[in-house]
Amino acid sequence: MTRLVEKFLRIFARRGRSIILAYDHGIEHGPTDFMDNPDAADPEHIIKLAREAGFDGVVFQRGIAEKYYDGSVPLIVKLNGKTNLYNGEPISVANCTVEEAVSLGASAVGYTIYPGSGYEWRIFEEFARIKREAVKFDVPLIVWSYPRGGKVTDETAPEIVAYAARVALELGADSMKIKYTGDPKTFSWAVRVAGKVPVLMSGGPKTKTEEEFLRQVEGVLEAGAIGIAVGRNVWQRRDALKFARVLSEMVYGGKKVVEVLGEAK
Ligand SMILES: O=P(O)(O)OC[C@H]1O[C@](O)(COP(=O)(O)O)[C@@H](O)[C@@H]1O
Repeated sequence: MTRLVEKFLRIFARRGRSIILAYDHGIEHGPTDFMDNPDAADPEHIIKLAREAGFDGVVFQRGIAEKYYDGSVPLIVKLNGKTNLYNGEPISVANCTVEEAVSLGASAVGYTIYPGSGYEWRIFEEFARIKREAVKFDVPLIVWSYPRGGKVTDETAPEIVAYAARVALELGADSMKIKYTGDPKTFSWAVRVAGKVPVLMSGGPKTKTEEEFLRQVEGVLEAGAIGIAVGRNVWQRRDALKFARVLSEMVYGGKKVVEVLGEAK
């Protein structure tokens, strides 16, 4: 049954590709993530950015959603989150139910799993409960699949990213977000083992140059990903809207890096 995959695609990939603006960093990394571009500390700035860039959605924690969400861009409520002040084997427990997310206006929900963590058993148990709730409320469930802890030494190693993709498929993701392996060939294996579940690349820390990130995006699209779920590489840039529009040209318009960079000059 791929009904919820199709629902995800209808809402978050209506042009056949997807750009989702991730903004759950306040809990995951803390306000230091906003210091390169302090405007990014304001959720209203983020919604305006996503709307004006024509992106497919935004990712908010429940508190941001309930205080700021205005319905102008499709919403994904991230159901769990942890801080980086936490020491120990990774675990990120839910702070919001699917029902509450729907009441906040969510068209999909997100949940991070850390395959490999010493708490993997607890994470997978909670995930299963959320999966059942998502099916009951007919809400697509997007899995942030980030192997971490335990035996994981390199989160972007091709075999780890492919494992992340396969775990998301087998646990019941309707879409997934995984880290980039660094090249289209190895990333295409992760896309292949993801099967029927659409793959989004997780943006990662802001790259030194815009071109570096654009080449990553070009690579994941070549590898068969449906798009990107990106935060820092957009809203940490001073000219965030200009860069967001370049990203849209590539992801929705099918342009290559050499074309969009040539036009930007
Ligand atoms: O746990 P990590 O690797 O720090 O990444 C967590 C962050 O990365 C994301 O998955 C993607 O955001 P970025 O594009 O900024 O990397 C966010 O949703 C999340 O806050």
